[in-house]
Amino acid sequence: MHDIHLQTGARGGIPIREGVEFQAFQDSTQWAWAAAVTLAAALGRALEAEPRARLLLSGGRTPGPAYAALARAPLAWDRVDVALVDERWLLPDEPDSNARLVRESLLADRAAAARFESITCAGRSFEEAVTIANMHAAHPAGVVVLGMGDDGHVASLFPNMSGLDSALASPRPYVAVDATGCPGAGPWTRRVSLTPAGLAPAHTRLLLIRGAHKRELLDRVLAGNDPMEFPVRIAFTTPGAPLRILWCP
Ligand SMILES: O=C(O)[C@H](O)[C@@H](O)[C@H](O)[C@H](O)COP(=O)(O)O
Repeated sequence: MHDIHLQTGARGGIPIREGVEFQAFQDSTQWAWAAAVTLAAALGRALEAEPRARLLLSGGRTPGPAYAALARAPLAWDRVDVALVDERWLLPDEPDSNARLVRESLLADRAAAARFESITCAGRSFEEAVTIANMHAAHPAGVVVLGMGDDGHVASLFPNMSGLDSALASPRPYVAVDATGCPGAGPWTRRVSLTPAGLAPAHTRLLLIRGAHKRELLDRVLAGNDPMEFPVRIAFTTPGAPLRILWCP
């Protein structure tokens, strides 16, 4: 594997709707490296402008290889704060927690020097976890990595979730959600999620998706604007930075 050179731009995306650029890769290796180069370049620019850069990461099965590639980037990682787009109500070392995914895939190699803010921690109540996520978000994230569930969810905002409308309209960057009855949430119904208000300040928005099903779903998602139908639409309906989507089979 090669080091990431920040000067190497992973350009070549095509505009797919206003404010949205799409790029397809042949395989997951190319896809992961393109994601890593994009993120490293965005963090590098942020670190030139500010003393600290803030990176928000999604969990799930998709982004691990991209985080592992990013971990090798020659950045001033000791000036990077890494936090989560969302978290399931699990302790950070539990296998299905997003904290564990980030720790195992990103916080190794050079990126081990980054500061990681877990949403959950032993002894912290659910309410405290939401409050702490919002306190950390007082320093808004510049770089945000989003995923898309097979049902069009993003972060922990699920279609048909009770309270989705108020989460979408919340002025707070993070909210508590109860995804009971949402199949896409699996067994983890109690969660903390980023909101559109938390996404809005980012200067870099990246959506990482894989597989034929998500490619087809993406066409349906991009054909409309209502995040109540597909919450992932907040990635491009929330005013602010353009969205870059990287896909591979
Ligand atoms: O905790 C979570 O569930 C994630 O942060 C979530 O929002 C994820 O991005 C999507 O569910 C996509 O997940 P997959 O990559 O597993 O399809």
